[in-house]
Amino acid sequence: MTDGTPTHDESDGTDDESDGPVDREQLAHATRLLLDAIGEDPDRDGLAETWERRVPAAYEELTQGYREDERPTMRTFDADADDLVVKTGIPVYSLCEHHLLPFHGVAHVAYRPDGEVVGLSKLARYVKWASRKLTVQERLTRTLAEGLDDAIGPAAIAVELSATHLCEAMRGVEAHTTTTSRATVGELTTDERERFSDAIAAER
Ligand SMILES: Nc1nc2c(ncn2[C@@H]2O[C@H](COP(=O)(O)OP(=O)(O)OP(=O)(O)O)[C@@H](O)[C@H]2O)c(=O)[nH]1
Ligand SMILES: [Zn+2]
Repeated sequence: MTDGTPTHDESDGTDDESDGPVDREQLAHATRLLLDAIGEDPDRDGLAETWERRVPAAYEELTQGYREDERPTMRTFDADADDLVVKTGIPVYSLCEHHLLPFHGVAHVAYRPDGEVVGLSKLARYVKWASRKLTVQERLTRTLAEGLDDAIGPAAIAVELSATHLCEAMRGVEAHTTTTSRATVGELTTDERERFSDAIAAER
């Protein structure tokens, strides 16, 4: 067990990565304290495995995005392509850094290749991995655009994310709404932006 020092530093508001594994023992200890604090009995039958095993394992999975060694391999290959590639409806599950509650929805990606394209499944794999951390939607959208730009090396790329935040839906204002954010690296043409928006509209 460590002294409680965070294994990653997000003080500058960026999504810096940390390769360190999660501390399962500390996660179990923290979950036990949480259960105790809300008036539960961590030692009752139904909760023993919850703090000992299930919650630490779940948090390990849900925070994979901090760990570079879990980053999917982004295989690209030459396709002599320069026409816009649009992928819509990629599932997104992330955790809001304010309340540690999920926000979830869909990501859409459009990129103009610079000759090379990426394997289709890799876009969804990358979004899944990069979303698994504590963040806010706008920063995640930018992280996805910049990370995919690095991985694919396209002429231009845009990412749009539409999500529902459980911190808004199941507590606080109790409003089940959708928030949409977009981030671009390079510049899509007006025609490409229209094609991207049309593809997103067709997906809905
Ligand atoms: N822009 C943005 N805001 C977010 C995101 N996730 C949560 N928030 C908001 O972060 C804000 C935090 O506000 P605070 O006043 O510090 O926290 P709070 O008292 O729990 O606020 P309420 O949720 O309004 O009860 C809230 O307005 C949340 O809706 C996100 O991804 N992007
Ligand atoms: Zn929140």
